[in-house]
Amino acid sequence: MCGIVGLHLREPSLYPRLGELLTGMLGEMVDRGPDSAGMAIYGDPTWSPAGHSSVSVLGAGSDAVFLADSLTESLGAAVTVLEADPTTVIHAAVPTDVLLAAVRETLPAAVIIGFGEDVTVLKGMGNPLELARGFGLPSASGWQGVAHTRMATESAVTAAGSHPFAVGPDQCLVHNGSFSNHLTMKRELESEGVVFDSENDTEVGARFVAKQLSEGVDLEKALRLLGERFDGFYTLLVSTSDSFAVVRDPIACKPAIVAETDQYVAMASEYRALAGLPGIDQAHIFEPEPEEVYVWHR
Ligand SMILES: NC(=O)CC[C@H](N)C(=O)O
Repeated sequence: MCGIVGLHLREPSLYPRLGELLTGMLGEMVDRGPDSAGMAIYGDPTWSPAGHSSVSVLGAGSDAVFLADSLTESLGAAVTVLEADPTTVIHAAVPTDVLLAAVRETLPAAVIIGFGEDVTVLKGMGNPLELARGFGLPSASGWQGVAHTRMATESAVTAAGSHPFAVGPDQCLVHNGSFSNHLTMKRELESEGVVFDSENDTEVGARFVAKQLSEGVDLEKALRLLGERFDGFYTLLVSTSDSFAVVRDPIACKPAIVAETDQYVAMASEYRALAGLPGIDQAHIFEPEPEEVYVWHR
């Protein structure tokens, strides 16, 4: 199991409803992964203020005011810290790599679960809908969002093991399935210098895609290369600062459904997560074909 939902909005008048719509979609997928969940929101003015970079961490382990003060001092720029237990979100008007380096130095034991200029990633344990409400997802706005409910197959049920795996700037990958050769792929990536945070198979896929993108490969090609190198089962939803992509393995036994209108592209593991979206009766609805890479751009 595992439940995936994602919403890529084309119509700006829907941006204020992103969180409300995504929460409704996520609520339908709770039974596919009731113990932990995560979400990524693109363009929310509180979570990702314009002109700021954002870094999300688990295990910050220090008081928000103290953390903001120490980071402000080490960066020489004002830092804001938002607590969304167990996730901590850190903002500053500096380039993302500068903020990331300062967070790594100040919080060496924390796990970085997302970073970028436009995305905020929130993960935790417990009932996905309660988590989403606790994070304030229903009132989030923005142009794109992804959420995932996890039924673990490859690593322990922990906040860090939940999806999304957001390991490149403004990137986010969620997965339903399991990669059967993930240890081989992990060893190969490690030999090329890639560093991992978890034992999770999905992280290996996310690190592979992030590496391709960092080397200038486009998202469609990166997902084709993933299909050539990774064995096992997968429906993947991958988002970036300007794209939203879906791909399934050659057997495509993990469910996926897409609804497309002039106003949005929505994807979910099952139709019931899409049924409450505005204009769904007029949407073009289809099941993604095996091995075909679908990419929509902003
Ligand atoms: N049930 C699933 O789809 C699990 C996804 C992934 N293999 C994980 O364990 O996180």
